[in-house]
Amino acid sequence: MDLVQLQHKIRVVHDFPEPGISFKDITTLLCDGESFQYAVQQISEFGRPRDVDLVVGPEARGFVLGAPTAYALGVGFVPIRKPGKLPGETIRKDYQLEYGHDGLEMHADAIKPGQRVFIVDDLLATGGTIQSCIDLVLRAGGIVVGLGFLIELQYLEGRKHLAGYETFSLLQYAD
Ligand SMILES: O=P(O)(O)OC[C@H]1O[C@H](OP(=O)(O)OP(=O)(O)O)[C@H](O)[C@@H]1O
Ligand SMILES: Nc1ncnc2[nH]cnc12
Repeated sequence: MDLVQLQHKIRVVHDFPEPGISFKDITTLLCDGESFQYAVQQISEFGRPRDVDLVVGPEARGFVLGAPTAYALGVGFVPIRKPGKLPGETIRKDYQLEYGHDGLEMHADAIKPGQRVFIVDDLLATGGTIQSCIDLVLRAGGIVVGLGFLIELQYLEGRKHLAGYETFSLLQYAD
């Protein structure tokens, strides 16, 4: 398995979910065991030397990559969820997407102050989602030691807003 083969597993769907959006569909990669395993291994290898205590991932696609990354690193996983899903006391952040906007919540007690957190998501677009995750982790007292993505949409320049954070993406799209 190499990165060219992996990139071919992504299905690009034009004008979904709105006209003008070039949607990168990861479901076609996820249903191939070798590709899924390779992607998780690569993201985990980025996290491994960073002395990670916890992996945090946003609903829903961040769960699909974040949870196996946590498992591979032998650490816990903390979900960041769309509003109204978590039963305990939560902290909340509102954010803007490439298409639409939303809010995200995390359990207030999920991270202990000083814990080293690796945030994992499937895709970096505008960076709104990951910035919200960073904000929640910092408010909970965590230290963000890395950001890991399967895909980076370079044309949306999300990385520009992530200066100061060690950021890894496995596959990049220039357009
Ligand atoms: O960098 P951004 O512009 O914030 O966009 C990236 C986010 O958008 C997608 O999630 P989405 O909110 O569509 O939710 P889903 O995972 O439930 O499909 C994707 O999984 C990222 O989390
Ligand atoms: N272009 C895109 N493709 C897939 N997921 C996305 N999330 C935000 N923008 C996206």
